[in-house]
Amino acid sequence: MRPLATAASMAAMDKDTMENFGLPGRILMETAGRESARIISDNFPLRKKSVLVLCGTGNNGGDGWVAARYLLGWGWDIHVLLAGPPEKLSPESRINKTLYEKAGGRVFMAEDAAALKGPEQALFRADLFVDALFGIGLDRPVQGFYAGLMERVKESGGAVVSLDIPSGIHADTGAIQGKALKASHTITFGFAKPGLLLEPGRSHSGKIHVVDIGIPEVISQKYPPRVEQVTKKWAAAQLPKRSAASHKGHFGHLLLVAGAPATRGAAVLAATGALRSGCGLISLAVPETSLPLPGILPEIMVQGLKGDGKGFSSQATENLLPLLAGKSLAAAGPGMGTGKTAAAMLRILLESPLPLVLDADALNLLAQHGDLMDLLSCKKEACVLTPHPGEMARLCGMSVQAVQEDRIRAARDFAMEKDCHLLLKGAATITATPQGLCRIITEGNPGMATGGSGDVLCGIIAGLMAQGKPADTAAPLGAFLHGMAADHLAEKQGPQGYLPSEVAAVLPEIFKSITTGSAWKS
Ligand SMILES: NC(=O)C1=CN([C@@H]2O[C@H](COP(=O)(O)OP(=O)(O)OC[C@H]3O[C@@H](n4cnc5c(N)ncnc54)[C@H](O)[C@@H]3O)[C@@H](O)[C@H]2O)[C@H](O)CC1
Ligand SMILES: [K+]
Repeated sequence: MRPLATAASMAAMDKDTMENFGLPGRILMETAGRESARIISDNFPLRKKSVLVLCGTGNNGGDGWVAARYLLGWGWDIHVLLAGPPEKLSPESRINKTLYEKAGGRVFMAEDAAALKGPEQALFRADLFVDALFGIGLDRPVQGFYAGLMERVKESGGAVVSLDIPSGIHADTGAIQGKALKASHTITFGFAKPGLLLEPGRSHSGKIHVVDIGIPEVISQKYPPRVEQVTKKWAAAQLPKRSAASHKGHFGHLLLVAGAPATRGAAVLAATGALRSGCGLISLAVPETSLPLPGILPEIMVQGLKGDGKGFSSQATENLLPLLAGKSLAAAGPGMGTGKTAAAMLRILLESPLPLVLDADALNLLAQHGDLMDLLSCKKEACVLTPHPGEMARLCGMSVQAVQEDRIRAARDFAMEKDCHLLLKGAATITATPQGLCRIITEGNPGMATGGSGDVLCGIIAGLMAQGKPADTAAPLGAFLHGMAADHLAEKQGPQGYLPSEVAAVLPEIFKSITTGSAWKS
């Protein structure tokens, strides 16, 4: 896993490093600025082109002054625009502004829009802008003068390199605070921030470079990350292992309850996802009125329970009970329907001793029936819920917009409050444990936004749990494998139009590429 740091934990680590470890802030800033200059120099062969460094009044601006001084010394055509009142300069920024000027650097001051109408206009013809306006200190929406400044940068069409965070992007959520710059590179200090990986922050960050500014392990280990990014290396280490003596009994038996007649394809896709993840045995329980199931693989054992034109009928609950025996876990929801019987069947599963994966209609039933939600909270065995933002909004009684504004908080709060595991789909996928540990999965692409994709993911996660993977591993690992398979198809076939069933079908190749480290990007 790649540890991520929120703005608060980053500021605390900085402070702890300066005050207790004894590494002065000026040295941290000097390192941040010099490393930024080196990365800029390595990535922009513009030596003789013009560069405008935009410095805010805080320490993000301080990094900008240091970077400007090094680039100046290496022969770059540098100007710095101090955006904001000089009297507000932070101490370290003030010192580094002075050093930059002593080194012969050119400074322009601007505190309001009028200042940008004079000769400074020429500055905006720069080929490259270094964005040192705001970092983790952004604490309110960007507006007025700063918004106008950002507009000028956008209109210029010049490339942007952001220091620490693209200015205007919230470090923890990736939300745009009023207005934000869009960078082709972001050079971030100490640790990557969640906001660089979550949309829209992710598409504003460009290539992310994480710079070690000298915060020692003895300090950073005092701030265990509450958010991590799933890496290919971690996924490879988590894949279920198989010995030569393995047999299907070693890889679990999943009971999947799904597939009302009108949505029986969802059951087929979820079962296929589970099978392709390596699950040993799969019993698929659908209403008998959904049979025969189109495209069902022969490896899936299909049970027809009592049903009618709409879905499971009342006797289906009696049919379900004997199916629980001998199963490793149950998954429910894909195309299951949300009628009275479906609710009764979900109750049986919640009251059973089986771990659960709940998706789609099972989530809508939880949102509609408070007593089922209570059973979820009291259930001792692991439960993984896999909502998309709309289902999450219904589960939490929030608007979709509120969920999307802070996806990590929404996922973490629900998981901790309901004592369950939660996977919030979207770009990027978030998983949260009952202890509040969150993971971000950046694999995946917009081509996955099609009916059936979530059914396959539900099956993959259930299949991994059937093989003995604990829920806090199966959810992020399943999302990683699913996203990587979709990325492979987007690369091979095209950005959209590939099928969820094809995503399931390439999983064996993904397992191979992860374990043998083949060329595929992680
Ligand atoms: N702390 C350290 O030792 C290091 C920090 N590094 C860099 O410092 C920034 C964080 O600096 P900070 O001074 O806390 O805040 P910012 O520079 O990010 O913010 C600037 C300043 O702007 C004001 N402000 C916030 N939002 C707005 C707004 N919307 N409009 C106008 N003004 C706004 C706010 O009051 C802030 O004071 C960190 O990101 C790093 O880049 C070094 O990297 C290393 C050590
Ligand atoms: K910035």
